[in-house]
Order: sequence, then structure tokens, then C-alpha cells
Amino acid sequence: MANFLEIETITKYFNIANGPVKALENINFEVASGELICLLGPSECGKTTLLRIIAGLEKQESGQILLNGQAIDASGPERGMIFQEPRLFPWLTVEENVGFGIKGRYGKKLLQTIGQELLEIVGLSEFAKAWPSQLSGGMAQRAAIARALAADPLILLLDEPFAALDAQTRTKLQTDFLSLWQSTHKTCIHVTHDIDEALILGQRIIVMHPSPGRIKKIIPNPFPYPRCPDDPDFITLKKELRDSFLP
Ligand SMILES: Nc1ncnc2c1ncn2[C@@H]1O[C@H](COP(=O)(O)OP(=O)(O)OP(=O)(O)O)[C@@H](O)[C@H]1O
Repeated sequence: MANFLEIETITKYFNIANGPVKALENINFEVASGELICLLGPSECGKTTLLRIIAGLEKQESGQILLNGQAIDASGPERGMIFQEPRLFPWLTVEENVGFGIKGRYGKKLLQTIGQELLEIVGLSEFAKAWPSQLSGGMAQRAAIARALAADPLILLLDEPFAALDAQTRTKLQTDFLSLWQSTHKTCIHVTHDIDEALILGQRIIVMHPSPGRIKKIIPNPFPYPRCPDDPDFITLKKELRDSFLP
């Protein structure tokens, strides 16, 4: 199980007008195949930067990412990214958006079948021919999840995908995302700044701190699913997470 994905001594600087800013310092952790990890931390602690480095969209100054023992330093179809905003192409239908990334690989008919299957999984079958402008925020994010799944990645990298949604929609998408994770066995790294979301979703919670972005604590979350953050069993863990947020 261990050593599927290894994040080894990652350090990252950004050059800004006042000089270099250390966005990440000595980040180390491993992810098992099929694991659901939450990266939790306040603004500017480097969560997005770390996710982008794992996705191959950003280069680190030092350290490496290993997938099944092989160093990776560019993006690849085995890693699918889901952003806070759905980023659907407005000129394509929902179904066309879902199939966009795999268009060259399959014929039109098969592409349509794959699109229909994925839209069914995310509960959007009836909106295959709709335009992105006709979807609610939650529906658009479901379509974005289906699009990320289209390439059948081993790893889903989710950058606060539910943060812009209202509370009720967020709860529903969290539940549906858990079902999806349990049925697909994808390895997921889910970024959030919301303690309750990390408690509901993560098998392990990696707490990060800013200035420079670093790992403060890695907390196992062994409670069975489905979880409710107000469950009395959660109180100790929730307190530990709250305390770990403190400087
Ligand atoms: N392209 C960039 N150019 C310069 N500095 C950057 C860039 N991207 C990120 N940073 C800096 O790196 C640090 C980490 O930012 P990052 O966006 O990764 O944090 P975050 O935890 O995802 O924050 P948030 O929750 O607000 O999105 C911050 O100080 C940020 O200003």
C-alpha cells in the first residue's frame, strides 16, 4: 500500500518585487494507493502551490515527487486536477466539456458513451446537452469532476472544489464525492481550509502552516464513513485540529 505517491523534501520559492518568497519548505509525506488525504490550512500556507507541483503545473526548487517509485516533473493523464471554479468551456455542451480532454483518443460514439456514463455517475445525465451557463454552481462542479474522471486518472487533485458553493450544496457534493471515491478507489488529495470538511472527508489530514508553507502535523482520521462533524466522537479530533491551526 505505501509508497504509491511520495512527496520528498519539496521546497518552492516565488520571485516577487521584494525578492524571493518561500512558499513551501521541506514538505514530506507519502500517500497510499486509494487513500483520501485532506491538505488543510489557512490562506497562503501553500496548499495550492503544493497541489500544482504534484500536478506538474508548477516546478519546485528542490525535492521530488515519486509516483510508483518514478520521479515525475510534468503533468500527465494519471493525475487529474479539479479547481475551485469549474472552468468549463462555455461554447461546449456539458457532454462535450466532459469528453474534451480525451477527444483524440476515441471515436465520436464511444466518446458520447463515456460522457453519458460519467454524467450518470455525477448525477447530471439529464444535462448532457445543456450549456455550462444553464448549470448551477454545484452542477457545474459535478461536470468538472466528470471531466477530470474522463481520462481515468489514478490520482484526483482537488483544489477547494466546494469552497465557492452554498452550505447545502457543499454538504451534498461532499457526500456524493465520498461515494464516488469509495466506488472508484481513486487516490485523492483534497485541499480545503475548512476543518469540518477535512473531518468529513479525510482518512488523514495534513495540517499546513504559512510563512513559509510547511507541514505542522499529520493527523489520522480513522472514523468510519459517513461522518458528522458534530458527532461526540469527533470532539477530541476537532479540538486537536483547531489547536494545530494556532501559530
Ligand atoms: N504565482 C505566484 N507568484 C508569487 N507568489 C505566489 C504565487 N503563487 C503563490 N504565491 C505565494 O505563495 C504562498 C502560498 O500560496 P498558495 O496560493 O499556494 O497558498 P494557499 O494555502 O493555497 O492559499 P489560499 O487558501 O488563499 O488559496 C503565498 O505567500 C502566495 O502569495
